[in-house]
This record gives sequence, structure tokens and C-alpha cells, in this order.
Amino acid sequence: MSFIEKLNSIWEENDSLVCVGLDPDLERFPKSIRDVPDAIFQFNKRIIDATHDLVCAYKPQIAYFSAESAEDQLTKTIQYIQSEYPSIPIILDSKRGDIGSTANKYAVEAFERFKVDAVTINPYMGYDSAEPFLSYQDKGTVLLCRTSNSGASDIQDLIVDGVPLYQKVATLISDKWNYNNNCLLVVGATWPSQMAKVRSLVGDMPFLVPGVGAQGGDIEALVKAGKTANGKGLIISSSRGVIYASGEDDFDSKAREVVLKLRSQINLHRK
Ligand SMILES: O=C(O)c1cc(=O)[nH]c(=O)n1[C@@H]1O[C@H](COP(=O)(O)O)[C@@H](O)[C@H]1O
Repeated sequence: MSFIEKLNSIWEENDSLVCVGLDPDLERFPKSIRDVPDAIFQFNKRIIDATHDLVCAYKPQIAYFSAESAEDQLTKTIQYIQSEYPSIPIILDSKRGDIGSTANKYAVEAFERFKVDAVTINPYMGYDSAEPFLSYQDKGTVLLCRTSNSGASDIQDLIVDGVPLYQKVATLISDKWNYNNNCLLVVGATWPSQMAKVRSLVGDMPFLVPGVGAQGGDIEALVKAGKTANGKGLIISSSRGVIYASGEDDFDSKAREVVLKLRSQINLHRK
């Protein structure tokens, strides 16, 4: 099953547009789990077990693993989701982007080493840097368009041929790069008016939407701006707001409570 088919079916199955970001930071772990062997995997496993019926995706961020020399625990986390909850797509957040020959290796890293369903990439080096990812027809390529951070406007809003660069990027990807129907765009939850503009440019292409929870994105505004006509089209991702909902040993049940609330707040505005 392709990434897009998997996404369409989990949106229905779990009635959810919520993605949980797995950004495991040992310093923020409860004492009870910090010193156990494979602490990162054990932490992720408890978050996953507590939320699997409420989400449409998991998004592990590679830096939180590689900074700890813990890529083996990233592999274990991915394999755990795939064996226990195989209908849930996994988006590897690594924001790769490089010349074609190196991008080839990054695509192999994501799709053959880690075997994820989708990966985030930076499109600013152009088509040859994206093509190795796009050529995996059944995988999702999630391209940065208008990011959630405060510096997003520094470059992404520069005017090119009379329009902001992020709109040029959206149109280019939609018109030229999406020939396998496997592109998604990153549009931050913190910018609802820009999101509405991107939606008007790219039809029903799915958006990965980080920036709710810790970064303060407004749920009602983003859902209204970004949803497609069928009330879907969004993968709304929260990391710290979910996984650190409690600093104590009840972190998994508190994470579940946050995801439940997030799912219902989002669903309120989908219709
Ligand atoms: O590609 C991303 O996931 C991403 C894009 C973006 O524009 N903003 C953004 O915050 N992210 C990632 O989404 C996550 C946000 O984490 P929280 O702010 O804790 O929910 C981090 O892993 C970021 O690297």
C-alpha cells in the first residue's frame, strides 16, 4: 500500500488528523525511565502504546536519536510501530536536501535503511535534489514550504516575480514535482493565512502541519485554513506538548489525554 493510501485509510480508521512527533530528549524523561537500558526506545514505546488508536501518523525527528548515537533505537521504534500497529504511517523528519548523488544516499537512508513511509526534505536546492525521493512512487516526500518557526519569513517570504517565494515553491511542487502523486508540503500551524493561500494553490495535496502545542498554533484557524473539501488533508503534528505532558511516570497516560483532546478540538472544525 502506498503512503497516500495508508494515510487516507488511517484518517478514517482513527478518525484523526493528529500526528505525534517523537522528539525524545533524555533530559526531559521522568527519572523512572531515564536510566533504563534503551531508554529512548522504552519511552517511545510507552507513548506509542498509549496513543496508537488516536493518531494518523508518527513523526520521529532524527536529530534526537543521532545526537545520542541512538540510531539503533530509532530503528527499534520504527520496527515496533510496523509490527504492532502496521496501519500507522511513519514520517521520518530529517529535512534532507543535497546534490543528486548525495540525495540518492539520503533517499536510501530513509526508505531502505529505516524503511519509513515518508520523509521530510528541504526543496531549496532544486529538482535534482528532490528527484531521488520522488522516484520512490509509493513513499511520501514532505517538502518544506512555509515553516512554523519565527524566522520563516526571512527567506520564504522574499518576493520573486511578484509573489512570495513559499508560494512559488508550492506551485512548482504541485505543477511539476508531484507526477507520482506522492508530494506533501510542510505548512506551519502558526501561519493560518499563509496556509489558506497555499491550499488555494495546490488543491488537495496533504500538508504536514507542525506548530500546535509548544509553538502555540491556533487549532480552529489552522483547520479552517488548511482542510480539504472532505475535511481531511492535514497531518497536524505535536511533539513536546504530547510527549512531555507529564514529567512523571504517568507521562504515557497524560500524553493520551492530550492527544484525545487535540483530536476532538481538531474534529470540531473539520465539518
Ligand atoms: O518538518 C517538521 O516536522 C517541522 C517543520 C516546521 O516548520 N516546524 C517544526 O517545528 N517542525 C518539526 O516539528 C516538531 C515540532 O515540535 P513541537 O514544537 O515540540 O511540537 C520538531 O520536531 C520540528 O523539528
